[in-house]
Amino acid sequence: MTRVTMSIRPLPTSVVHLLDVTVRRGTSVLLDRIAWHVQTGEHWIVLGPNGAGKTTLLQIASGNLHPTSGRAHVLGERLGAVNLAELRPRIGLSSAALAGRVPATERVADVVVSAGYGVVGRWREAYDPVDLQRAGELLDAMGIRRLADRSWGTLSEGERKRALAARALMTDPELLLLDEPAAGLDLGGREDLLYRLTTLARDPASPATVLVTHHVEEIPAGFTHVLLLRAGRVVAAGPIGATLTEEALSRTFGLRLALSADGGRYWARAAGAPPAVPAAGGR
Ligand SMILES: Nc1ncnc2c1ncn2[C@@H]1O[C@H](COP(=O)(O)OP(=O)(O)OP(=O)(O)O)[C@@H](O)[C@H]1O
Repeated sequence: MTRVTMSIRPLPTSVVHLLDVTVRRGTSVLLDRIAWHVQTGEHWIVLGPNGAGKTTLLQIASGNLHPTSGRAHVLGERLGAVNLAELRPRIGLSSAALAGRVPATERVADVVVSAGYGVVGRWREAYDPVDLQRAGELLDAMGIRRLADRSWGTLSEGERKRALAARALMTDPELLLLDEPAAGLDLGGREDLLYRLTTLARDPASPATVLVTHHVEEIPAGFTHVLLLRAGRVVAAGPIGATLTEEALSRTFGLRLALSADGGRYWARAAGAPPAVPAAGGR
């Protein structure tokens, strides 16, 4: 008898490929049978309310977390069967957790350049000139070259976000992961960052990107796909124009929402009275 087996080898264009991925902690199910495929050239938004599982999903995509069950391939390598030290330089990551690990006294240029050596915090007395030049160019691309010699502790929230985005690009990654890059920015800072991310997304040489956010207003124009997540489950996933609908967004956030779109940017507001908020101290 001939046995037909399905190949599990991902395509060469496959960047993140999750099959039936579940993450459990005790009795909690953080991610529930997720199927997701990110390919070269795609720029994804992961959107959902607080506690939906967005950061957990990004941790899987960065190789920092293994699924409890299911299969996860990142950059063609199966998590659990690959040396993470080899995988990590191929992935650029910007997150609040990383920001919290940077010493306050660290020079901004060193925050960026040290990504090339896979460390946070000064590691070498002197970095290679070619690496320092690249760090300077990336700070320039993020509009903060003038801050290269400042210490991390003196930067504003918005300046830190831009420095971390520059750091994430330092290794010329094949996969760029941005966890809430615009959180905490003022309107000008947000718009400036989104403009730079749009410029990046429109560059044909840019890496496949996954950007996590709670707000449709923080979706940069030029992003191609969206995954909507609620309570650890995928509500909808696919090309952004067809997938990010009022109906899907309302299901994701659990309230009736009106959605507007213009030139690749989005705005949302409650369509009618939002659900009643329990009084403080009430049950
Ligand atoms: N070790 C754990 N044990 C139990 N529950 C956990 C554990 N870690 C995370 N969770 C829960 O898993 C859920 C998903 O967390 P996650 O941080 O991935 O959500 P998120 O969508 O990124 O949320 P936010 O938008 O608030 O940052 C949350 O309800 C969280 O409380």
